[in-house]
Parts: sequence; C-alpha cells; structure tokens
Amino acid sequence: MNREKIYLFDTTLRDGQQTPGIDFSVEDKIAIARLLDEFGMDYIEGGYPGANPTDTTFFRQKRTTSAGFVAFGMTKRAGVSASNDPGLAVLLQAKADAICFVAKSWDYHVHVALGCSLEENLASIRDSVEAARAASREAMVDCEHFFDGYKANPAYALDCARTAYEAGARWIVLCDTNGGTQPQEVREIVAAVIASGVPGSHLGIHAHNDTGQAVANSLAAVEAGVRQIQGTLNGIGERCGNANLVTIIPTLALKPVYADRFEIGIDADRLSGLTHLSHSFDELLNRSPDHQLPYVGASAFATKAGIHASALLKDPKTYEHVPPETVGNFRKVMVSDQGGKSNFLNALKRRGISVDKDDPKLDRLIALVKEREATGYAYEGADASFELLARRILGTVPDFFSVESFRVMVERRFDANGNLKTVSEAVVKMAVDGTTVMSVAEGHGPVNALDLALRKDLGSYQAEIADLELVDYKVRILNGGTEAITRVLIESTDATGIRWWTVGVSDNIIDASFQALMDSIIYKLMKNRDLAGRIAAE
Ligand SMILES: CC(=O)SCCNC(=O)CCNC(=O)[C@H](O)C(C)(C)COP(=O)(O)OP(=O)(O)OC[C@H]1O[C@@H](n2cnc3c(N)ncnc32)[C@H](O)[C@@H]1OP(=O)(O)O
Ligand SMILES: CC(=O)C(=O)O
Repeated sequence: MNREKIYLFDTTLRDGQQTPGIDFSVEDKIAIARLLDEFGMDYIEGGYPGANPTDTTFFRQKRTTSAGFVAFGMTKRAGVSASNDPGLAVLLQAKADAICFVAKSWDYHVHVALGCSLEENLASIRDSVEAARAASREAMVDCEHFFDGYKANPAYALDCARTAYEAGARWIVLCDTNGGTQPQEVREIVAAVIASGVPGSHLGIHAHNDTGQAVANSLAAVEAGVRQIQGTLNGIGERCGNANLVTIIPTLALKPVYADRFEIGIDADRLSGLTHLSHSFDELLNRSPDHQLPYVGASAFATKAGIHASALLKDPKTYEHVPPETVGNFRKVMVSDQGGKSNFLNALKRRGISVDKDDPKLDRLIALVKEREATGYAYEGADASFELLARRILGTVPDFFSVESFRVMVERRFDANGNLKTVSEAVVKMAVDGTTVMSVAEGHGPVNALDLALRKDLGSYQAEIADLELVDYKVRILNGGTEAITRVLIESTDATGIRWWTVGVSDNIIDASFQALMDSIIYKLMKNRDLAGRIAAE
C-alpha cells in the first residue's frame, strides 16, 4: 500500500530559542543542526536572520546537507513595498533553501498588533511569498494564531491561508500560537481549511503545549489531513514548549494507526538513535534528561511493581507498548519495596549473581531491602549498595578492612591574619591488613575530610583506589527539621569510566555520608577483583 509522507519540520533552533533560559551560541546551533540533519529531519529552521548577530552569522552559510535549511522572519511591513523592506531583504540574503514567514491570521491581531487594514495584511502575505519565490526560495507561511483567528473570524483566517497558497507557498502552517486549542477543534478547523481550497498536502501544524496537548493536537491535525508537523527536540519552546518531535516521531513510525498510512524520512536504524539524540541535546543544554519523557526517558521502560516485573520477565509485551530497543532505550526492572522475587532475580542476574528462586537467602535479601527502604534507604537509585547488600547476604564480599570508629571536627576560627576560617578534620580508626591505623585528614568540609581520611591509609588496597573519584553527592532530608532522617547518595567513578551509586541513611548527615563512602570504596575493591577474575579467565 502506498503511504503518504509526513514531513518533519524542526524548529528547535528558532522557537526552541524562545524558551526561557535557553540561549544558543553559533557553535551550539551548528552542533544541533548537524544532529538533526544526520537524524533525518526534512526541514531545520535555523533562526531569524537579521534579528540578532548569532542568527545572522548562522545564516551566512548553509548548515545542512540533506534537510531543507529554513530562515524564519515576518512578512513585509504594511506601507512599504517588498523590495524596500529591510527585514525581508535580510531574509532573502540568508543562505537558506526556504523562508518561513510568520503572518498574522487573526483579524484582532492585524488591528491591534500590526495597526494596518485586513487587506494590507493579505497584501503583505502575498508579496512576501512572491518575493521569496522570485529569489528561488521555497516559501512557507506560519499563520500565527490561526485557530483563535478562525474562531473569531473564520472567513478572514481562511483568506490568509488561501492568499499564501495562491501566491505559491509550498506550506501553509496553521499555528496554535497561544496553545489553548483542543484536539477536536483542531480536527474541525483543519477540515474547514481543506474544504476552503487549500489541500492537506500543503498544510502544516505548529502546536504549543499550554494545555499539555501539543503532541495530541499535531496528531489530530495529521488525522484531519495536514502533512507537515513542526516541533522541537524534547519539546522545548516558548512558554510550555512546542510539540515534542521526540514523542511524535516514534508514534508515527511505530503505531500502526499511523505507520500503516504514513511514512517519515526516518528509518528503523535512525529511530534506534532517538534516545541518544534526545540525551545528547540535553547534554548540550547542560541539563538532566527528563526521566519520564515518553519513549526516551530513563523510566520509560522501567518497572518497579513486582506483579508487572513477574509478567514482563515472562514476555516483555505484557507491560511494554513498544520494544525499548526500537528507540534505543532499554528495559529496567528495579529493586525496591514495590518489588517481588522476579525484580530481584532479574537485578541479580544482570549483575552476574545467580541464586535459586527458592533459596531462603533470596527471601532474606528481599525482606532486608523492604525493611531498609521503610527506614529511608532507596536502592533503585543506588545500584552498588544494592549489589553489596546482596553479595553480603550471599556471603561473597571479602573483609577488606573495617572501621572501628571515626570522629569529625568542624572548627570556625580566626586565622593569624584575622580572617574567619572553617576547618574540618576527620580521624578514622581502621583495621587494615591485621594492623590498626589512625588516619587523619583535613578537608573542604566534614564529608570531604572523612573521605580523605578513609582513603588515606588503606595499606595493600591503597594503590587500588587511587583512581576512585566521587562525582556527585546528593542529600535528601526525609522528614523535616534538624533532627530529621537524612539520605545521602554518592556517585563514584574510576579510570574505567564506569559509574556507581551508593546510599547511606542516618539521623546524622556525616554518618549517612560515611555509609555511602564506605560502600563506594568496598564496591570499587570488589569490582577490581571481578575485573581481574574476568581477565584471568579470558
Ligand atoms: C509566534 C512567534 O513565535 S513569532 C516569533 C517572533 N520571533 C521574535 O520576535 C524573535 C526575534 N525578534 C526580534 O529580534 C525583534 O522583534 C525584531 C528584530 C524581529 C523586530 O524588532 P523591532 O523592529 O524592534 O520591533 P518589535 O520587536 O518592537 O516589534 C515587532 C514589530 O513587527 C511587527 N510585526 C509583527 N509581526 C509581523 C508580521 N507578521 N508581519 C509584519 N510585521 C509584523 C509589529 O507590528 C511590530 O511593529 P512596530 O514596531 O511598528 O510596532
Ligand atoms: C510561528 C510561531 O512560532 C507560532 O505561531 O507559535
């Protein structure tokens, strides 16, 4: 069966740049354009040449190889001819394949924001499209506030769309600029536009997420006949964002209701790079990925509930709407107080630990995890502490060293120059290699001092932990006040690049940190032995 093409138009670099807190440099734009181009977008809107030096520089050369490179800007102003409009001149000079004009299509906006007549606005649309075509650019028109405009004055909104189409625009994009339109309204209004003479093959949708329905509105528009979808990576964009292409793309590709009728320019191989694309983009923005993002989030295929895990391990289809690997994500069965034997057996197997389902030690481990979680531990975020706990119950963790006691002192005092200073010192009494050692260290704060003291004098293990590095430290107060229970999570890494999380819980933040630090060091020593064992076996 012949499938119709849905064109994907990415506006991460234009509407995405209107996101509060996001500000791309030229280098950022080049890197993001490359990611999008390689992924297979049909159009990449790079920004608004002439609006600021970054965008003007970005459009000094074409930045895409296969995607259409699109410059955005407003239609010519009323009262000047197209050839005398400086803004339009900059758009025509931009090294772009296409120009996407933003045009008013709500009569109220024409009167209030532009202050010109309805006819003058139609003339601006027509003349701008014709100028772009005369300059051999593909022309598109973003009909701003189209749905609100249609509700206020349907005849005028339709006139704007038809004027753009008749002037030769390849795409007339219906914009839900304020983001309040509902899917049913989108369906009805798109149908009215098509009935007025603008074919669906020339229509696009640009939806904002102000009622959380930008993706639903985009899909409703496709069902009603539009064939271009505008959106952004991870749904960034003005206010609550734009339609999230990272959600729309797999939906179009994997859901039979769309995949049977439509094709997109992204094949299965590229689709399997979607999670990577989404996370690489977050990395560029220097922000943590949203764990609950559909398809690509770390929790998108994670299962905590025991009943779910049990069925999932018999057949993943029982609790997964699509296979995670189709989008480059992976299944995660977690251990927590919500889990049963299946969660634990799976988690242990992943760590190379085999234990029989009927082994009483497994019951002991499950009971201990549930008991500890009730007191504040959280093992789903502390993989290394879970593994240590499991191995301890199964009796496979060597006694590397033991800590008999520790003391941490924080002193605030004036130094010799009269400057106020805070000094932290830790003393740890340990039994290592059959001898008792007192290790003393000063640090930047009590936890750092404790960490340094713990790692300073580990006898025969000292060299082994030289590359151990703490990369993140998170504190969570579990119930208010200074007497509250505190949970500390520590992320560690070493020269192998592997990262692991450990947890400590106590009514004393230093003691909670100590537990997490100890687990981190012991996990590292155990990991070294596992690695050495594997190398010896090869
Ligand atoms: C719905 C959207 O997301 S549209 C995205 C718009 N993007 C941006 O605005 C980001 C970049 N914008 C800018 O840097 C600036 O607004 C510029 C450079 C484009 C223009 O700056 P200025 O000339 O100082 O104008 P200013 O921003 O104050 O106002 C916009 C002007 O454009 C006019 N205008 C707005 N839309 C259109 C349009 N579709 N066609 C013609 N003129 C328009 C307005 O009437 C206003 O004119 P006025 O100055 O005579 O009142
Ligand atoms: C054009 C655009 O970004 C909007 O109408 O939302």
